[in-house]
Amino acid sequence: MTYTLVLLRHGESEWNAKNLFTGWVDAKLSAAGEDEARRGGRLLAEADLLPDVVHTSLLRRAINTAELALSEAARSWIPVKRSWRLNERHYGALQGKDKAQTLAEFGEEQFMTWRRSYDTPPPPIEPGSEFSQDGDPRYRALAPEVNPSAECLKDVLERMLPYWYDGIVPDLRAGRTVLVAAHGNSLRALVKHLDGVGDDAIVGLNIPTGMPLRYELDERTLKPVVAGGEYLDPETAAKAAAAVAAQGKK
Ligand SMILES: O=C(O)[C@@H](CO)OP(=O)(O)O
Repeated sequence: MTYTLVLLRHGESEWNAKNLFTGWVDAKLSAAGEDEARRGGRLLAEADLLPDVVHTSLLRRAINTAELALSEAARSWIPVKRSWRLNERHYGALQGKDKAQTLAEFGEEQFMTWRRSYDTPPPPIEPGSEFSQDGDPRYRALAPEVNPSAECLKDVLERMLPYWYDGIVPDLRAGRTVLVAAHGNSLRALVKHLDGVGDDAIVGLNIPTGMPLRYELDERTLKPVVAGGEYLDPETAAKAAAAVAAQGKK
């Protein structure tokens, strides 16, 4: 027997469209992103891959993607659980900055270190600055030592895993088909964990917006039966992942 897990990165956000570093900023879906979310839901319905429960971050691009996709698959009624632990990576002082300008200003090596290195975080965000989460009521309950000011992927993995073990795995163990609607980097962290991707190899892995990625997990080991999972629309997903990799370079 296997457990079924579906990962869905939110559709394109208004800040993705503007090529801005986003992180914990609560950018809305763009009109194209809403369409991507609906298309994701149609793919789920066509594959008869109907979630029994959905987990999202606290950011509206993931929340709204889940709502649009589930509505399209006639599953709006399923239980929903949310956690800050599924949030996008906190991009520190880069939040709100243009990716192309940042690349031009700091050069490719520094830019890629900040975007994709496993263990080097970007510079921390200034407390109380325009794009900081200070004062945001959704994070009021967080202890200061877990409320980030910048994160590398390693930090994301460490804060995401407790939710994987305590929030998501129990739903899988109960035999539920689980949808996780989250973000490029929080899902990269989860994929790294599931597939055992090495610290160097994860640099080259990009997750496209709005494309459902299905994993069947072995019931004993909770490891994927097919490494890397399976995109429901693999051709479009591969093109879209290449476009994410190239961001900033246009
Ligand atoms: O800006 C961000 O928060 C992320 C996801 O959109 O970007 P990147 O792919 O550059 O990590």
